Amino acid sequence: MCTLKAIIAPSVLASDISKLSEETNRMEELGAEWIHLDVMDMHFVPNLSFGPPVINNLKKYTNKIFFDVHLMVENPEKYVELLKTSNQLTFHFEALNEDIDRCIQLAKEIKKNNLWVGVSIKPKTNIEKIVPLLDTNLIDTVLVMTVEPGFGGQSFMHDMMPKVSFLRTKYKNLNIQVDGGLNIETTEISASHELT
Ligand SMILES: O=C(CO)[C@H](O)[C@H](O)COP(=O)(O)O
Repeated sequence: MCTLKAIIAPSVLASDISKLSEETNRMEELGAEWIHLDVMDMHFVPNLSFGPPVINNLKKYTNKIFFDVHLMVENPEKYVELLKTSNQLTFHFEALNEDIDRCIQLAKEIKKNNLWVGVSIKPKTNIEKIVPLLDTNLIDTVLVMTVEPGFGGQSFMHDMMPKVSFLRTKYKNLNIQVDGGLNIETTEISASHELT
């Protein structure tokens, strides 16, 4: 049986980005334990958000909220040194050309900095491809994208749920995260697949 607890990580992209520290504190006061920070570089995804200077500054104005950084970037290796103030760094399997050895190297580098390691997969990527990486026990979280990464406001892809069930069946203690198109209904659907 899975003993992990459910966590909601509000996305900074959904906030008034001109008031980042107030918005983050507001989420914390409302009970959020994690905040999700989407770094986009206009290369891995066709959109640009914010990067290490903004995240590192924001960290100074928050108390204990967990900084869950989702790197939607090419060459995520370049960001580890720059984002040591965060708590979890999630890189995209596809950004490393699906190269397991490169993923292992990066995961070790992130761990060396005492951060949690996340790996994310895009909707079209077969979940079984990351099994050799998960079997190393270096990964704390798998982020299953339930929209094409890059933009908010897209519809939740229900056909990603078998990936969640696959992961939970095989890895009882893995954190499984979903991102994109989440609302009360789709959050419940996602959670129910985590329980299978
Ligand atoms: O990673 C993401 C998109 O690439 C985001 O987290 C996305 O912004 C989620 O937004 P929404 O809840 O509107 O789908």
